[in-house]
Amino acid sequence: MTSLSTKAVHAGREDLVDLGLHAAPIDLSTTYPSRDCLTEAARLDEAAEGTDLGEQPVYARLGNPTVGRFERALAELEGSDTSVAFASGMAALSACLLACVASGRPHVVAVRPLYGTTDHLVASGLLGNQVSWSTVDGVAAAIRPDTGLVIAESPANPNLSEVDIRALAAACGDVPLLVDNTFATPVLQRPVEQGARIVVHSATKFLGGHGDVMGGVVACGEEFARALRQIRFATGGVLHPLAGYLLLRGLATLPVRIRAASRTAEELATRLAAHPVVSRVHRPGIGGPMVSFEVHGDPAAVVGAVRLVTPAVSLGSVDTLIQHPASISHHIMTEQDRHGAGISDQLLRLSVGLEDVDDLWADLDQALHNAKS
Ligand code: MET
Repeated sequence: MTSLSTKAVHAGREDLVDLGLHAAPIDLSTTYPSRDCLTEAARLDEAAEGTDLGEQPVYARLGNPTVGRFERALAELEGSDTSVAFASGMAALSACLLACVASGRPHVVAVRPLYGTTDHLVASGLLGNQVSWSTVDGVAAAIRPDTGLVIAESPANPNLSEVDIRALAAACGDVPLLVDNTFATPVLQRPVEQGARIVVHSATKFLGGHGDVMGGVVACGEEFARALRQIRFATGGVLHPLAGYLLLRGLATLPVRIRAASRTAEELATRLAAHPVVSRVHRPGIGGPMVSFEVHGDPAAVVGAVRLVTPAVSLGSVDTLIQHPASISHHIMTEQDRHGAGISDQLLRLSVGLEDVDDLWADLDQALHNAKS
């Protein structure tokens, strides 16, 4: 399989024909019976060291075969050795941060902007990390002997700014670069190909694609994956098998959804740029379904006035969503940090779905007229 579209449909499903199945089986077992305690003890020792136990994981906190299909498929799409799935994007990021602390390198260098709760988790030191905030140019100088990670998000939540991942990876030297690839998805960008060693997703967004499943995943090399599995085993932030099933199903249509929504987003961005109420439009150079824009007047009035577009935080669904980052996705940050990260109070974030472009525009246009003050 060489093409991404083909991988998206077939990865994680290679054995289904031999099993006589068309859809992936959902294994809801919480425990895996065995009459051989001594073998179980040996397998628990392996799990405690971070080994993936595959089909019979002793207990569901150690692994799940349905989730394993999603993990294999996502790794194939991102071009990584493997991936490790979690209950949410924040659980996935937490495991990465805890892995740094556990390895004795609790310091991270982070490039703003990042998703608001990521920023908060890193800045608060809740998990025992210290942080140095840096520009891309300052990363090499900010790295210390106890630096365990460099963290960036590109395109970034919420203003869609991008970093040169290849240049950033070079500046990191031996320190692993973690890129949050939630907004780009492997359809538009595969950070591992550009030197990133760790790729994090909130799978809740485009990977699931329908607003009905929460999950997170880390695509990485086997060594870091072992550290993540140890942490997942001990802390329990596992992805539910039904979520694993839905995420695998979501991957099959990911390229089609991303390409269709990207075309609509491009057209909406053009129309927004010409609208008298809009002062600035943000679009990633790599394209994609996200458009952010700043308005004259009251951004909250625009959110309150949409009738077709869904007024909700989150992104990546089949329907178009709008939210006000200063009020919701980045509300947890201090105003000073938000402004310092380039996140204007006038900014609105639009996640474009699969509706007709003219229907979406008619709704946005009437809502924008409500923002005039
Ligand atoms: C609870 S706030 C945000 C959820 C999600 N990560 C977003 O950016 O929309």
